[in-house]
Amino acid sequence: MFLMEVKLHEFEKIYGDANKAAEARRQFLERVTGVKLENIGKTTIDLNTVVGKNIENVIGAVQIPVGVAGPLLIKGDYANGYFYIPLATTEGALVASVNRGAKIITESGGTRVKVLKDGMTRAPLFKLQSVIEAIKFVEWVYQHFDELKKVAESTTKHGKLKEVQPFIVGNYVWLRFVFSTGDAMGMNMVTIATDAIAKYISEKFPEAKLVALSGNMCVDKKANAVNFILGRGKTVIAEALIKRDVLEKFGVSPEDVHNVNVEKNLIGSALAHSYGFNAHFANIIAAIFIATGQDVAQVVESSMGITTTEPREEGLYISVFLPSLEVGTVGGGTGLPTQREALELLGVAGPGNPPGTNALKFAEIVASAVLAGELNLLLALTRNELASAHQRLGRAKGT
Ligand SMILES: CC(C)(COP(=O)([O-])OP(=O)([O-])OC[C@H]1O[C@@H](n2cnc3c(N)ncnc32)[C@H](O)[C@@H]1OP(=O)([O-])[O-])[C@@H](O)C(=O)NCCC(=O)NCCSC(=O)C[C@@](C)(O)CC(=O)[O-]
Ligand SMILES: NC(=O)C1=CN([C@@H]2O[C@H](COP(=O)(O)OP(=O)(O)OC[C@H]3O[C@@H](n4cnc5c(N)ncnc54)[C@H](OP(=O)(O)O)[C@@H]3O)[C@@H](O)[C@H]2O)C=CC1
Repeated sequence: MFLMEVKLHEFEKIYGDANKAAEARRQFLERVTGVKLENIGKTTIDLNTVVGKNIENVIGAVQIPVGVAGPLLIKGDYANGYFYIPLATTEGALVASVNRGAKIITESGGTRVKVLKDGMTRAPLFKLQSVIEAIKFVEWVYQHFDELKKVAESTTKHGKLKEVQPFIVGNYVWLRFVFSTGDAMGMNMVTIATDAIAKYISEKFPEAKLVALSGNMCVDKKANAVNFILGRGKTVIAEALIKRDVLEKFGVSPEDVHNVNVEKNLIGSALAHSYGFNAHFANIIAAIFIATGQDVAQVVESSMGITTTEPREEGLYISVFLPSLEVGTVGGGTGLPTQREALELLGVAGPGNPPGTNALKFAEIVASAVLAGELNLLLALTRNELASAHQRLGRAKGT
């Protein structure tokens, strides 16, 4: 144990500069642990821009290699054209995998993609005396929805309260508030807005006692069924029709790939009771999230989803359904220098015009990239090349 008179989190106050504070923290850690921190301190980030916004007790940054997959032809309502997808990962063969999927989709005419729903949620939990009171409370909430909306929207320019989804268990009530959040992923925005609602409720309906501003029905950062069914963030579907002759170049038919999808992704996932009937949505979601400054913990629910396939005379119909894709192009880590460049590469950095359109375009691109990765892994499994690819591209050499 090392005791200090000055607390590490007070260094910014002492040095008046976050870069100097980080250097002093590194020196302190080097002294007390004997570990040299010569790489963590090397970063393009001016730490003054992240303290008070993205991080506390900052000592530097870690770096993760970024590759690109593409061009990927996307035909969405917002994303239209050829895209190079930035993927930050340390899993060898992943970028190659998405790259081959992008090539096959592009050769087959591209992806079509639609955002079906858009809404970020926060669900505070209230306790009442009985189920009778709980029902009265929910009725009151419906009757006063316009007031609650006004209170919530007084805290934000871009956030709009769209809906409330109540759930009652015994004498407990969860109010799952759904907001549109423009180009922001929106978690901070809707938490602040929901806090204002909770304070208003405590004045106007004091019988409802707030247990927790997040009652775990939101659901943030946990695999769950409610987001799967009701949606959270963007609910997106991307689809493509892969030409039979394009697949045949790889020695497989649409029927072969379809069978693997049904037997692995559907039956295998059913047996495992997975919250995803897919092969590796999380691979692509995590790599894009890291590259573009998304909240990486939200990979949990953002990568839930289903892959469907159907062999047709012309080829293989394939789609991915992502019910809870939580993405933004402003806020969070999206303004960091390298992350912003990655968003610029996709033409979605910062606010859209009109607001919200950049985040929708980004969601379409992410879903299309997931489709590319999913198609390719199914193809690779059909050809039994998973192990050999990872042997060649993803194995530590001589360590
Ligand atoms: C690796 C490949 C694509 C090789 O596949 P290949 O057919 O031997 O490669 P190729 O040299 O014939 O090239 C074909 C195309 O692949 C791409 N490609 C090929 N090599 C590269 C490279 N170095 N860098 C970038 N792109 C590459 C590229 O698009 C190229 O076309 P070209 O541009 O040359 O006209 C293939 O074997 C493959 O996809 N294997 C599967 C790998 C994979 O999908 N890994 C993902 C991670 S798996 C995982 O983490 C999840 C899992 C599996 O556990 C989940 C589960 O349980 O299902
Ligand atoms: N607080 C919490 O409980 C949680 C927070 N987080 C963290 O929250 C952060 C993400 O929250 P988020 O609210 O997205 O981001 P930020 O809190 O970083 O800020 C987004 C803000 O940007 C402003 N803004 C400017 N232009 C636009 C535009 N075109 N569209 C939308 N907003 C715009 C909005 O201001 P205005 O509101 O005035 O319109 C909005 O509140 C991440 O860092 C994440 O890790 C994650 C989980 C939980």
